Amino acid sequence: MSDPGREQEHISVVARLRPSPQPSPHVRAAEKEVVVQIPRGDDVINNQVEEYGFRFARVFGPDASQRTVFDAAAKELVLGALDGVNCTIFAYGQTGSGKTYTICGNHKERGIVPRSLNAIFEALERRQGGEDFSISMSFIEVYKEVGYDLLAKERNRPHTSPRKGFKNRELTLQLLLPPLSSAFVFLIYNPWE
Ligand SMILES: Nc1ncnc2c1ncn2[C@@H]1O[C@H](COP(=O)(O)OP(=O)(O)OP(=O)(O)O)[C@@H](O)[C@H]1O
Repeated sequence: MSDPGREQEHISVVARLRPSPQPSPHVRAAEKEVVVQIPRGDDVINNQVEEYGFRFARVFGPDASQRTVFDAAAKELVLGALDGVNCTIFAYGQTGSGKTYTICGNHKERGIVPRSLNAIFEALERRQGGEDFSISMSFIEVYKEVGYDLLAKERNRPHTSPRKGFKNRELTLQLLLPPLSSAFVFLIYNPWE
């Protein structure tokens, strides 16, 4: 993105608004801000703030495509990982807000994970200069504090085990994560693009 000073930032937060058959008239999206209006009843006296503005590095409206979101919010990070820069991309939002759609997508509208793999392979192909690369991946889902190893045969069986203990008389909960299944990735077939 052409945001001056962005190179200095370590964390970038973007917002994506999901399309809705009945979009709220009280939510307005600008390029870098989501404005939420709280309607006041005529006959009620209160001190409520009428408008809240939430700033983001970028706001993607309901029409933003999967490609636009990936190119603007993820591609640079993913390619940076090839140069040894660790990165994390995660989606946060209420249920049904589009986290899975954005991160995984579906067969037709591929999300960040399949696009990342594609971008990695394309970049490696451009770089090939006698080096050998091997790419492997693991896939864990954390649901209600329990982890599931999605590449394991028994992927419905909890993979993490919570361990309760006490520290300074406070109850602590530790999640133990045994090594995950790992799969080598060697071919991405992409008939949709
Ligand atoms: N940008 C979008 N464009 C089109 N459809 C979308 C978009 N975002 C979400 N959807 C659709 O909305 C529905 C809910 O999205 P999704 O399952 O990704 O939500 P979620 O945040 O992962 O929910 P949960 O927390 O319950 O798992 C799905 O049918 C998904 O295909």
